[in-house]
Amino acid sequence: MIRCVSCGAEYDDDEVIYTCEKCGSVLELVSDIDVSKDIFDGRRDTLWKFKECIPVDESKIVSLDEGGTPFCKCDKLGDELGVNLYVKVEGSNPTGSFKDRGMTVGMTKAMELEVSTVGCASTGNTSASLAAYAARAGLRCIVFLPSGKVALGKLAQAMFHGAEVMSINGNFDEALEAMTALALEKHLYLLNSINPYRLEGQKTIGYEILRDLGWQSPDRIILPVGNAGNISAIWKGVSEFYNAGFVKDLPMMTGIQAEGACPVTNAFRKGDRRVVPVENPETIATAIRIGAPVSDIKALNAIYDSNGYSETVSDEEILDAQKLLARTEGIGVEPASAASIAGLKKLVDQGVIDKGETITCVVTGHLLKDPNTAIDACTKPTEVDADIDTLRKLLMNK
Ligand SMILES: Cc1ncc(COP(=O)(O)O)c(C=O)c1O
Repeated sequence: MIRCVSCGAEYDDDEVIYTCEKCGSVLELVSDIDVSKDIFDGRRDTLWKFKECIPVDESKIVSLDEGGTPFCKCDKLGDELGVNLYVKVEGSNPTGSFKDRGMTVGMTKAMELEVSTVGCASTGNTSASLAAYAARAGLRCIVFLPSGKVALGKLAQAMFHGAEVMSINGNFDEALEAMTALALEKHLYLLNSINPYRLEGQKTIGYEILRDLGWQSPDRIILPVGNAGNISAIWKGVSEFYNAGFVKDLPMMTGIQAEGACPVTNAFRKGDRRVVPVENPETIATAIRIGAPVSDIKALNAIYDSNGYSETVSDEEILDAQKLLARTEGIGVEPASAASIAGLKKLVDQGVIDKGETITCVVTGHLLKDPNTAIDACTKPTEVDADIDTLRKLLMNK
C-alpha cells in the first residue's frame, strides 16, 4: 500500500502516482516485515537478499547486483577525531553511486507496470544510474540535466548507456519541474526520488549498516543531503528493522548540506517541518546543488524523530575532507560525498558529536564521477624523460 506521509490517504500499489491527490504531499510505501532476520544469512550480498522487505514482483527484477557495499572501519581518521568511525562506500555500486539501489527497485516497478519510457531530471548520478538500468531493461530513457553543472563522469555514463540527454537551461529544480510535468501528462514513468519505489531500494543502506555492525545501530549516521530522498530512505530502513525487533536502538540521522544550497539546514535551525526554497543554489558539490528538495518533509521528520542534526559545510571544507579521506583511508569519493566527512569534523569541533560515538558516514558517489575537480585539486605530474640518472636525482631530492 502507498500512503501519504502528511494526511495518511492510501493508494493501491499499482497506481502510477507521485504525490498525494488529496493534499499534494509526498508518498511512501507501507511495508510490514514479518520474517526472521536469519533468512538473510547465506544469501548473495546484493540488496535483493532483503527481497521479502521490498514490495515489488520478484519475477520482474532488473538488477546489476547492486548493494552489499564495503563497510570500512576508518581508525586513522576516527582516532584523529575521537570517534569510532565506519564509512559505507556507496561509490562501489555498479554505476558508482547509491542511486543504483533506488534504480533497481524503481526499474523493477517500471517492468511490473509495463511502461515503455522512463525519465528523470538529475544533478548527474540519477541519470547515470537510470540510463544503465533502462538499457538493461530495454526501455527508452529520457534525461534532463542542468546545463554545464553536471560532472564529466556522470554525463559520460548517461550518454554512453544510450539515454536521450537534454541539457536544460536552468538549475536542477527547474529541470525536475519540467520532467514531472511530462510524467503527469503520462509521456514517461518518473524515476526521481519523489517516486516512493526509489526509496524502497535506498532504504537498504540502512538495513545493511545495521547488519554490517552485527545487528547493532551506530549512534549516528551522517550523510550529504540534496533532494533529501536518501536520508528519508535510510531512516525508513533502520526504523523498519528496529520495529521488526532486529536491533534495540536507532541512530541519530545527521544531514549535511553545502552552505550555498542548504534549505534543510535552514529549516532545522528554525525548528520548521518544511523548507523555504533557496533560489539560486550554488556549490562545487554539484550532486547536492538543489534548492527545493522534494522530500523535505520526510527528511526533517527523520532528523527530528531520531534526535538528529543538520549542519552546513563550505566548499573549502568539502574539498579538504575529500582529500583527507582519500589520503588517510584510501577511499576516493566525489565532492558531495565528502560533505559527510566535512560535517563529521565540524560537529566534533562544535561538540555536537560526543567523543567515543560510533558513527557511520555514508559516502554516496565515487571519486571518478567528477575527475575535473579531482585533477584541479592536485599538482600536475612532473614531465621527465625515461632517464634513470635524472629520475634517481629527482627521487633523492624529494
Ligand atoms: C553523490 C551524491 N550524494 C548525495 C546526493 C543527495 O542525495 P539526495 O538527493 O537523496 O538527498 C546525491 C544526489 O544526487 C548524489 O548524487
